[in-house]
Amino acid sequence: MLTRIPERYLVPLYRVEDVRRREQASFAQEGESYAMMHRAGEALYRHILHHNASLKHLSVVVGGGNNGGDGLVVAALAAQDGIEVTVYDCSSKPRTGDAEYAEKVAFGYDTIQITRNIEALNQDPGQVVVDGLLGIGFHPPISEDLANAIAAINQKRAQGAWVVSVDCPSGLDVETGRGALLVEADLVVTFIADKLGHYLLDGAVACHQIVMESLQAVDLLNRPTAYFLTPAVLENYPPCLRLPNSHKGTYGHVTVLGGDLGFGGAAIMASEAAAKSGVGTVTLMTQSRHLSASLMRNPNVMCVSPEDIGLGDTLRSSESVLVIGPGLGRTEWSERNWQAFLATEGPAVVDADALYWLGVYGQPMGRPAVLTPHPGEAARLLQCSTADILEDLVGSAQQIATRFQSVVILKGATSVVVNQNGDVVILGQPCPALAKGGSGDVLSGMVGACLAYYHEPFEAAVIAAAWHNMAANKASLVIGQISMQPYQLLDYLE
Ligand SMILES: NC(=O)C1=CN([C@@H]2O[C@H](COP(=O)(O)OP(=O)(O)OC[C@H]3O[C@@H](n4cnc5c(N)ncnc54)[C@H](OP(=O)(O)O)[C@@H]3O)[C@@H](O)[C@H]2O)[C@@H](O)CC1
Ligand SMILES: [K+]
Repeated sequence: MLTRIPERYLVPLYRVEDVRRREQASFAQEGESYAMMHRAGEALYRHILHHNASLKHLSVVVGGGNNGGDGLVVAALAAQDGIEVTVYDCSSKPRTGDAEYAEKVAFGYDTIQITRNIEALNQDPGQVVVDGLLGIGFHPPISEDLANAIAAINQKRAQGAWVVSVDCPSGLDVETGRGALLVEADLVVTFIADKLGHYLLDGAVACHQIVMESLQAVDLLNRPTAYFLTPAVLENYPPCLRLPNSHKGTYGHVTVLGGDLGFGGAAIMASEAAAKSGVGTVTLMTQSRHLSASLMRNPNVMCVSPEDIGLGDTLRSSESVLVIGPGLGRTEWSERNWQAFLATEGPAVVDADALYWLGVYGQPMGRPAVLTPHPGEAARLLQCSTADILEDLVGSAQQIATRFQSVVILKGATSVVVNQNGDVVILGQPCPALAKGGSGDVLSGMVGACLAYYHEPFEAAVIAAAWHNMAANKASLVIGQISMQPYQLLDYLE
């Protein structure tokens, strides 16, 4: 899938149906199901003790399903160790199956306090809360009672409590990553396999740390739906590796085409991003009135206007990368430049308004290419709503990749990178400092640089997007989430 990045840096992610199949296969093999719930509870309890060595009091909030069953196993294990336990029972009907058995065991301890009054969590002396309300059986929308319980857990956390979620933060749709109201978890102990939704949208924000316990489940060797890229891999894969005995030709060439009137900054930032990502030479092709600004800011970037020179003449070799789109606009000038782009060959990065023109013209890329839509641009390409895209980020990115025969970076709090072969990598840690104009322009220049250096579009897209995110997180720690400007992340690329 990725030729350079070792598999150990890729966390396999699965859909709920795969997890359910493994669960059922394990039950069949073991001839019973409670043993697995017990192992889930034991694993959770181990992690709780690991993070809270001097645990005296445990608050366990449970729903009526097996997620609550896991929570009740933890309650019993803690009671066995002499820890004071309060169970907040939020079930709406009698438990059945394994959860019923777990309830029987837990409620057999007369040292465990049981209440149905979730409001009392606020006054609970415990500073460790187990969130066992809802797991993979949750289907939105949430009921009012459980919404209140989630709000109570979050309020307790806001007052300093440490929250561990059983399998997933309650309220999270583990398929989509969405959660209108969900628990914010310091730790998520997830079972059998890592799930997609932990790494997307609201899920990526709510899960501060995730550990997976396989519970000895039968491995059906299903192909993972996606992989999450561990950022540590980037130590070995910078945007480009500087070699002692090298010259500018070693690091390739990027031409950025964009910057219609009023949008000069976008194209300038993209060209600056390519240059600061280590590419050998960079050309900026933009409206003539933006040329002096670029020369003042980045004298290392060659700059020309399309009125003075043909786009093809800016390319230095068949491996020169064209980044088209930042500030390209939707005017006659923009369309002329889009057409000039179509007349060229060679690797390309298609961003911003170039994605608009791609949608208008509608043909597959026909060249090695990376498209970098945000969900709104993705919706336009697929002629659907942004809400449809958010319902299935992975599937949407795959549809775009197939339709336009290219690699796609679907940008978001975490980004989804896919290729035409169905490979999917999710990457990044949410960085609100990036929610500003210019972030995408910087990314497109970085992808251009990585494509010039690494040549393979999927690999280049993954490395560039991951560095963009990691550098932004580093920069925002120093500069601040509010005032950090996207181009400032370029000073944190090594
Ligand atoms: N079996 C085992 O041994 C193992 C199981 N495991 C564990 O089981 C979990 C899956 O358990 P599950 O399938 O019982 O579903 P679960 O997540 O508890 O949710 C069902 C409950 O939620 C409720 N509910 C749903 N939607 C709702 C809504 N919108 N608003 C309000 N309520 C709603 C639903 O209520 P109902 O619809 O029935 O009224 C029901 O009470 C999994 O995540 C893992 O933790 C693992 O440890 C492996 C071993
Ligand atoms: K949960």
